[in-house]
Amino acid sequence: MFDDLIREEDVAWAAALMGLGPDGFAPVGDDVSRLQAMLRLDTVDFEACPGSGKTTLLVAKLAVLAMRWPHRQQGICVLSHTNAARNEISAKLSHSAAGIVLTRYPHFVGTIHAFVNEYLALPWLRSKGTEVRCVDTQIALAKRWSLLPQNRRWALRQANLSETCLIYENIDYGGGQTGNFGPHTPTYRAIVEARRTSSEQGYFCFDEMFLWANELLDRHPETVSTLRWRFPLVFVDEAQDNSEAQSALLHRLFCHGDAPSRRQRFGDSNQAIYGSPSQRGATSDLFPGAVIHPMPRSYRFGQDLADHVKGLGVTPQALLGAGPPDLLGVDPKAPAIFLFDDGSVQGVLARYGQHLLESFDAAALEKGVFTAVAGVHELGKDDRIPRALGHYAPSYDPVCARRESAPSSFVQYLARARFETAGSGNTDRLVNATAAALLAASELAGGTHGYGSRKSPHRRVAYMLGDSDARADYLALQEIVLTHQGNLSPVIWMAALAHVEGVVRHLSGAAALGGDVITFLAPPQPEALAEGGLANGARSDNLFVYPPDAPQLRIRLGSIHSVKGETHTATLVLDSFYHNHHLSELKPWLLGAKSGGFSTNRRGRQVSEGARMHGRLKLHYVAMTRPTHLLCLAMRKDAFVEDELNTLTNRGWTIIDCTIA
Ligand SMILES: Nc1ncnc2c1ncn2[C@@H]1O[C@H](COP(=O)(O)OP(=O)(O)OP(=O)(O)O)[C@@H](O)[C@H]1O
Repeated sequence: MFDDLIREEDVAWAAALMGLGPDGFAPVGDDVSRLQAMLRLDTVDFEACPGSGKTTLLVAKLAVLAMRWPHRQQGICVLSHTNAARNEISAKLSHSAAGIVLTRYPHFVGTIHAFVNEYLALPWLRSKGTEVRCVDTQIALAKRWSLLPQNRRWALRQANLSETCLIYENIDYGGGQTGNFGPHTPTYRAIVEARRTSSEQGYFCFDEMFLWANELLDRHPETVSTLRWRFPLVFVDEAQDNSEAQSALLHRLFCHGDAPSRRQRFGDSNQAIYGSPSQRGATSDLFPGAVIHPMPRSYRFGQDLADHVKGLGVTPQALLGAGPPDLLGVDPKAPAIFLFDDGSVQGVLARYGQHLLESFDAAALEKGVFTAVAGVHELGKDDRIPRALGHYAPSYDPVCARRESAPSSFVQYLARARFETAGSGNTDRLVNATAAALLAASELAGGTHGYGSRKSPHRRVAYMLGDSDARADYLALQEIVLTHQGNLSPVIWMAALAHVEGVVRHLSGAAALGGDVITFLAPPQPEALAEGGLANGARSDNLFVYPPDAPQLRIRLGSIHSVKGETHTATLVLDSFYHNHHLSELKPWLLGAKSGGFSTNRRGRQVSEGARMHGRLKLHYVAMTRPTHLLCLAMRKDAFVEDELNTLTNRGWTIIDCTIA
């Protein structure tokens, strides 16, 4: 059924569609790896270096397949790990008419979580009589915590257990991190009771949906063949990040036993980074598997940048720099290190802004993507400078940047939409953020909207309001949001609030709005013009504008996790602290004294740098391989002695000392 679905004559069309020109996938000399990667449709893993074009390849294949797909009830299943990756694929596909087809029935493009929910867990729970209201770990745990008797909460706090002890690992609500509270103890029984009650009320944590999906497969094994028939071709993006639960379930669904679906996975094991230090990768059906298709060239950056970063790959990769793309008409720049001390840490971003102004012309500054990222973006204690991004930009808001979890207030919904559109004037994000915030407020007020609808939040709200009076409130609210581009001052917010409350009362059916809703609808904080606020260019939407009085560029601030898979013009990687200062620990790699995640000891044996160092290497390998033109680092000046700075200069780094005004 796959013969002739991607033909040689389609390849030039797809390359042009991706903005690569007709030869984008043509052979390079005698290297035909790109062309073959486009044509093959067997089960294979594309494991390749940063910028090798894995996402581009996936989208190009999908565009051709969408055009030629002959089946009406069987579809292509495209799975990604994060919503950010799903959005990137959908946005790229939306450039072609054929691509839009793929985002509809019979195809599926979405996260693994969304797939498991839609096709397995939700229907199964519904068939058992449970209406799922909300799948969100944060919200489910808050519900469960509030269900615990006061004395049990106290006991858990005394035992240093947090709300996460309320996540279960078995369908009898057992398992999980309950510390010393064994099944015979009243506290354990209270934990299980809270888990059960909230689940029966329809509140679930993200990973619990895998348990219910597996229960469906245990009880109805025929589901597997039905889904394989429905999705004969499966693509998995960011495959290196799959957890064991995801990997095992996908293998069981599509690969194990007879008549498997065709599956192509895309990823880079050197870039496997997880949301939290406790998260681990897959232990079965490992990525990459036995059949790997090589793609040795990076089209993101040139050889000079490749040589500076390749040592950080835990498993050394051939990194051939075939970039950068010639979109900006400027040459790549020498990498730079910004040095600072306690007194100058808040001046680093401005110096970076200045360096960008000196390095790029006006057209490149206008078109380019400029970012500053840190491994740790949530400020804990205010010591060990630089602990996190907040030490460089005091008004940085980690919640705004965390794309995977729900914002905790109406104002944060708007701030995140502003951040994601980064001044592009994309009104669609703002409209949907407003609608999503209204739905969240209504949930808190006791409304039930069901879960899993594919409609956009705006369409859902518009449908639910119908011709009611609250519809006028909704339209007035959207007008206020759009007029102010989502940036509402406390005064404007007070004007908008009556409309918000009108809509929320209608959606939820609640006559009065309780404490949770009031907290969610808290007014925005006035922008501090004092030190650390607008005065130094950083704003609550995590954009650093420079120069602050007459902005010529916007620098997007975020965690390294939040920029995975992205391509930037320039990236500044800021040092941060987890057990130690990340970049300071990586100094031997920057100085060229070490390379890769393993070294050879005196007896000739391979010795691992250890799990923590591997995590650090992967995280910063992801960060340092984002830019096309300019890589910058920011580190404490006292991390170096004079000789080391000389070595860096000799290796091609420009040193910029922020301690000198
Ligand atoms: N065949 C190609 N020819 C020229 N440029 C390409 C090609 N494929 C991708 N590119 C360009 O290279 C850059 C990186 O592409 P892409 O994001 O698809 O790489 P990736 O392998 O998914 O990267 P990462 O692993 O870092 O997420 C983009 O700017 C893209 O336009």
